[in-house]
Amino acid sequence: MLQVTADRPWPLFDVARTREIEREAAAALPSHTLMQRAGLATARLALAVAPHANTVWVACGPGNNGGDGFEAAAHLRQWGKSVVLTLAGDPARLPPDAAAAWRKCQAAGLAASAEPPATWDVCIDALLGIGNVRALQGELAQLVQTINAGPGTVLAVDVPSGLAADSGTGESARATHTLSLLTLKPGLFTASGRDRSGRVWFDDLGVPSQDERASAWLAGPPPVAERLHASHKGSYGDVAAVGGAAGMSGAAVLAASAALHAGAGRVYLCPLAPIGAAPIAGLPELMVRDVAGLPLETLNIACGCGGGSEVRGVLPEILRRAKSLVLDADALNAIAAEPALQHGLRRRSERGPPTVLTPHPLEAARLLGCTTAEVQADRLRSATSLGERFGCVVLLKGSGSVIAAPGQLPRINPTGNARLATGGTGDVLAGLVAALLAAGADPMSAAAAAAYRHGSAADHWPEGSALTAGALARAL
Ligand SMILES: NC(=O)C1=CN([C@@H]2O[C@H](COP(=O)(O)OP(=O)(O)OC[C@H]3O[C@@H](n4cnc5c(N)ncnc54)[C@H](OP(=O)(O)O)[C@@H]3O)[C@@H](O)[C@H]2O)[C@@H](O)CC1
Ligand SMILES: Nc1ncnc2c1ncn2[C@@H]1O[C@H](COP(=O)(O)OP(=O)(O)O)[C@@H](O)[C@H]1O
Ligand SMILES: [K+]
Repeated sequence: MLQVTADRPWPLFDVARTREIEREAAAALPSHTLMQRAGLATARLALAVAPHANTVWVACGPGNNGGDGFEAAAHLRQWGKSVVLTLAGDPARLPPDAAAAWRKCQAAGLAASAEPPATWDVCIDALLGIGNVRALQGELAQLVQTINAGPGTVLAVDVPSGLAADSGTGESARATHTLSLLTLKPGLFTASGRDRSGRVWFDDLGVPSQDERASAWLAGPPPVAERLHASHKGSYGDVAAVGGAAGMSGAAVLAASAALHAGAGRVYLCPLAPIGAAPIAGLPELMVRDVAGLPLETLNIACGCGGGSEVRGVLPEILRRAKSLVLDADALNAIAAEPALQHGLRRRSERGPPTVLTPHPLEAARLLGCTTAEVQADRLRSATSLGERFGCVVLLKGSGSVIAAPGQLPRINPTGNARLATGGTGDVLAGLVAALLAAGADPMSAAAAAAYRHGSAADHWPEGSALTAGALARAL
């Protein structure tokens, strides 16, 4: 069993792939073996995360997730814990593996209690796993509420009950720990998944991982970019931050500052309205230029940060000529609103120069012509669709940012936290992606590395010190 940490990449498997792997593994093993291993792993983890627990409530559901709970309950009881087991469902209708585990509990003298205990030290949430197919209702919904209102540690078996394993959506149990079995599920790491899963653990149940069948990846740290001793500023490329319409100059300055601090060779700031000295005080390295006069073919451009409606005017040339391009905020809104710009973006993608879109969910919804809720209902699918629609890399921001591109498996970024939910951090991300493109990274790697570094800076932010976008840019 391993704790899932951000220091390496992890393959993720959606429900369809997990079911295939489960079927194949079960066929090659004696009956009930996988569930026995799942129950033992669950009981061991319960003991490890709450060694002094006395009362353990094992809340079992009507399917095989409940079966894992029965197996775990039998072990914990044998190890001297006071176990209260509840079953939401009809014992006569349990699937075969769970029915076998149920009989084992009964043989050990462990009967189902009609009610949860009055109080408990640990709850093992074995109500629903990957078989969760609809919104929780009735008894299961009530039990999830009881779990969430209760004290102490909650260990979710496979996924927090109610959470959709593929998308991380749905009202669900709120676990302090989740033990993902056989495969790691993408929904644990995006949308509501991070909040609902707590610390995530993985047990392969003795079935070797089949990385080539992954449906997505949880990204690991980017390789450390080595700077050759005999390099010069031209080796790290030129970035231009284009944006900053009247009243929004700060956004473009943040992108430029991020590019500068991330190591770009030279950084131009191209405001779309006159800019005073104040916004760039403390950044003497920046060169302030009108975008119209710059050799766009040599520039890695972060475009749109605070661009207002003015950005529309410069976009056609930028789409046509920029060496590499990050499209953010108002550039994305302009493209969403104007078919000619959409055509320009597709034409650019067909020609092949690197392009990365960095929408937050509302911007993604505008580009896809749907609602934010629809984007969030399946973030992996939404990012992939957007990448396919425009033929480029998409970094869909938010908890568990998703990086997708046509023909590639999507990646979920494991770093970052809600301290990033403050104005301007998206502009910093756009500038960082542009700096990595300028240094020569391919667009998928640049987007994934930028999301990782941006989130990691927030994860290592000193307690008690304010995380502002300006400070984040300087910390890159
Ligand atoms: N078999 C094996 O080898 C292994 C299996 N493993 C374990 O099995 C788990 C998958 O088991 P599973 O397929 O039985 O699905 P599970 O999550 O228990 O739910 C199905 C039941 O819930 C019901 N139901 C669904 N949604 C509902 C809702 N919203 N509200 C109410 N009811 C709802 C659904 O009812 P139905 O839709 O059929 O009416 C059905 O009765 C997996 O996550 C892992 O923990 C591991 O041990 C590895 C080895
Ligand atoms: N809860 C969170 N967990 C991880 N990252 C987050 C969270 N909230 C916000 N972020 C990150 O902060 C940044 C916010 O970007 P954006 O929404 O464009 O804001 P702005 O336009 O103010 O710059 C994105 O990189 C997003 O992924
Ligand atoms: K569960």
